[in-house]
Amino acid sequence: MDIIRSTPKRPFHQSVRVPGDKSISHRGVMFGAIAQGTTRVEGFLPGADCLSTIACFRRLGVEIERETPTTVLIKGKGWEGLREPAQWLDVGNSGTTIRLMLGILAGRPFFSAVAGDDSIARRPMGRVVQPLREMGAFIDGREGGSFTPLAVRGGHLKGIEHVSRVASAQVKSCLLLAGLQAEGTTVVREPAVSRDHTERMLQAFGVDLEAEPGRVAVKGGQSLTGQYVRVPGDVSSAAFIWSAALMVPGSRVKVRDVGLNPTRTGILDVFRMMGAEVLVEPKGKWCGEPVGDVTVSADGLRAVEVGGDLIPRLIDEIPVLAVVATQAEGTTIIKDAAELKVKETNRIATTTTELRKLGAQVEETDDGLIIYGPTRLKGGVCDSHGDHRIGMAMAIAGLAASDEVTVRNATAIDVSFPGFAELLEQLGA
Ligand SMILES: O=C(O)C1=C[C@@H](OP(=O)(O)O)[C@@H](O)[C@H](O)C1
Ligand SMILES: C=C(OP(=O)(O)O)C(=O)O
Repeated sequence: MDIIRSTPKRPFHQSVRVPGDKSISHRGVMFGAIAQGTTRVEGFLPGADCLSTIACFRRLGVEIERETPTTVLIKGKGWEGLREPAQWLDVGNSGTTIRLMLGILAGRPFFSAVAGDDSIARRPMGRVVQPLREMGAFIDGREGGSFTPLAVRGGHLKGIEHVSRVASAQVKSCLLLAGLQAEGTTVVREPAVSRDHTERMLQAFGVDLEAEPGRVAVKGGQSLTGQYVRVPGDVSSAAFIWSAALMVPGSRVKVRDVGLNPTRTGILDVFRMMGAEVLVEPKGKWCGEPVGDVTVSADGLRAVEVGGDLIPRLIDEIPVLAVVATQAEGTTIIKDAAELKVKETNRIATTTTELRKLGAQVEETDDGLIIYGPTRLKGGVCDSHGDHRIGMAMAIAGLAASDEVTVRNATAIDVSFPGFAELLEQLGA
C-alpha cells in the first residue's frame, strides 16, 4: 500500500535496531567491486538506493551474490575487472550511487551511459562532472553535462587539487575514487567536514591516503583488497526513531548497534541542545566506524539555532528536526542549509509545505527554516513528494497530532528505511 497512517501515541519505552547505514552499504558494494578478492558486506541495507548500486555494478560485469537480504558477497577482480556495460546504468533515486560511480567510471577505458529517476534528473551533476573533466574524463550530458542522462568515456586521468564550494561527501568521494586511478596526487578541499566513510573504508581496503579536517589527498595507481564489512545501523534512520520518542513526552527509546561516526552525529548534539537526555554507550569499531547504543528521552524541549559546521553533520536529519522543533518552546532557526534544495526534493520547500498542512508555524528562508513552537499539530493528509525523508518526517509528526496523519506516496520510504512503518507500529504507533 502506498500510504502510511500515523496516529497520536501513548508514551513508550523500547529498545530497537534500525537497518544498515546507507552510505556505508553503498561504499561496501562499490569498493568491493573495484577491489581484488572477495568482499562480504554484512548488515547491508536492502533499501532501493543500495539495490540500485548492486544493479549498476552487476551491469559493469561484477559478480555480486546476495546470500541473504542483508549479506552481500562481491567478487572483485580489481579495477580491470569492470567491463563496458551493454545497457545504461540506472541509479534510480540515488545521488550517492551516481556521484561515486562517476568517479570510478571516469578512469575506466570504456563508454557508459548513466541516468536515474525524475528526481535524479533535477539534481546538479556539474559539481562532479567539471572536476572529472579537468582530470581527463570525457563526460557529456543534458545542459552541458550539468544534468542526467550522462554519457561517460573514461580517460587517462591526472591528479588535480580541487576546492569544493560545498561540503559534500559525494563530491569528495567521487574525486578520491577518480584520484586512485590518476597519475599523480589528487587533493580535495571542502569548506566544512562532510561524512568521512570513504576515507575510513578506503583505508580498511588497504589504500594509503592523507586525511585531515577539510583536506584529503590520495596518490594514484593504488589497488584495493577485498574485506569483511560489518555495517552499523544508520544514524539517519535512527534519527526518526529517537524523534518519535521526543514527539511523545514520557517516552524513551534505545537504538542498538548504530553508527556513531562523529561526522554523522550532529543530530544527537542538537537533541542535547534542545534539552533531551542522550545516553551513548560505545561498543567499539566495525570496519573503522564507531558503533554503540543510544538512548534518547526528553521532558520538555527548547528551541535551538542550528547552522555552520553542524549542518553537514546532520544534513539528512533536517526534515525530522523541523518536525521535532514544532514541539519545542521558542523559535528554532535552521540556517546555512541551502544544500537541502538539491536533495531528492527541495527539502526546505517540501518540509514547509507539508508541516503547514498540519498547522505548524514554519517559514521558509533562503538557506533554511524557521519554526515557531510549540504547536499542537492537527491531523491531515501529507505527501512524501517521492522523498523518503519527507514521508518519514510527516509520519513522525502524526505521533503528536490531534488526529490521524495520512502520508501519501509512502513507498518512497523504502529508499532508505525498509520496514519503517512496521517499526513504528512496534513502538506502539
Ligand atoms: O556520501 C554519502 O553517502 C551522502 C552524502 C550526503 O550528500 P552530499 O554529499 O551531496 O552532501 C548525504 O546527503 C547523502 O544522503 C549521502
Ligand atoms: C540525500 C540523500 O541521498 P542521496 O543523495 O544518495 O540520494 C538522502 O538519503 O537523504
